[in-house]
Amino acid sequence: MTLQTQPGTATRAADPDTPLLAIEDLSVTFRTRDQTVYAVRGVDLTVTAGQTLAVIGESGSGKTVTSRAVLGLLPRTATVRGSIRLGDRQMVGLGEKELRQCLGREVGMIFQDPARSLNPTMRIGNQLTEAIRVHLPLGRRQARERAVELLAMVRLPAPARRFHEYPHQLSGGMRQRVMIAIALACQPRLLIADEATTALDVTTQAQIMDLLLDLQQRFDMGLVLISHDMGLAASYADQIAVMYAGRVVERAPTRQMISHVRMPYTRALLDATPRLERPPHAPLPVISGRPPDLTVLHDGCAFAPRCFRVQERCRAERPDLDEQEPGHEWACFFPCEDER
Ligand SMILES: Nc1ncnc2c1ncn2[C@@H]1O[C@H](COP(=O)(O)OP(=O)(O)OP(=O)(O)O)[C@@H](O)[C@H]1O
Repeated sequence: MTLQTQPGTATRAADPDTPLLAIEDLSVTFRTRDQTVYAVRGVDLTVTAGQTLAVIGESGSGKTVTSRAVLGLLPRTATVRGSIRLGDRQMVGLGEKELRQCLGREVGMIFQDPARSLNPTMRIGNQLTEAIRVHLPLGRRQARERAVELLAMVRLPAPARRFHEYPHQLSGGMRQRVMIAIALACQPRLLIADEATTALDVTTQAQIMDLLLDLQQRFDMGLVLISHDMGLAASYADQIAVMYAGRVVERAPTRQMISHVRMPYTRALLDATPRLERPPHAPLPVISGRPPDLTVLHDGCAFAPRCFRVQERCRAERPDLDEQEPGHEWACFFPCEDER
């Protein structure tokens, strides 16, 4: 099915040379009563039309804070510095009204837990119709027709009947399809999926990922996959950015990253990725050592206390993220060798 460009969406600039998302030197700190949390530090990320960028890292590495900064969804305790350009628009410092206009229209987002994002007391069709009417000048009937089209587009079985159902009547995978329909209601050029398939079983996860990639290609969207799962990134992303302690520590096109991992942290993440041949109940390897304390600014590399290649220099000096091979950036003084 082809969805026609809706009224109000046709005038958006689609200059192929302008990245859909350009984050430059982004820093986010949270001030709590007695301490400061340095959650994101000096992050640069770019996403172009049709590209899938995976942002990977352990819990607490700053992935979600980065994506929420893009959407202006951080709490008041956050201080955001740097630049976030969504197309031509600077998002840092945008007022609430302008932000609301952007969300959904320029950028859509789906989260891990669709049950919490959907209103349990409202039929899914009505939730979708409302999302459409916030941004598009459509009458109720037209919006309802478009809602059914969208439900069909995300391959929800029997969309006209499901339109009248409540979230609890749908499976987890179906609810995530509804969230994708809501996120895409106004055809945003960028979609951010934050652990969107983590709560789903493996088969449903693959179906939802296939759907996302199919929609991305059809609408030439930029897609940001936020995940702790290297396997997912390796299967679906064009480019991978690995975050640790609030910074990007390695970035490369997917194939290059997987075949020539340089950053020991990325190596450890890859080694901790479940493999198909692993017996079903075998314990997963975990990265040894404690995650970093984000309330302290260290001189050296934040991964040094857990790193299997650490040397004295790593504790004294922080390596910058530099392009050290064509297209491949890493922040490490003693990177992994190919033959490891
Ligand atoms: N409102 C807040 N106040 C204080 N600290 C916060 C707040 N929100 C996030 N943080 C901290 O910022 C850091 C980065 O969190 P973030 O949620 O971005 O990590 P993540 O990589 O997305 O992890 P996860 O996969 O668990 O979501 C964490 O140490 C977190 O505790």
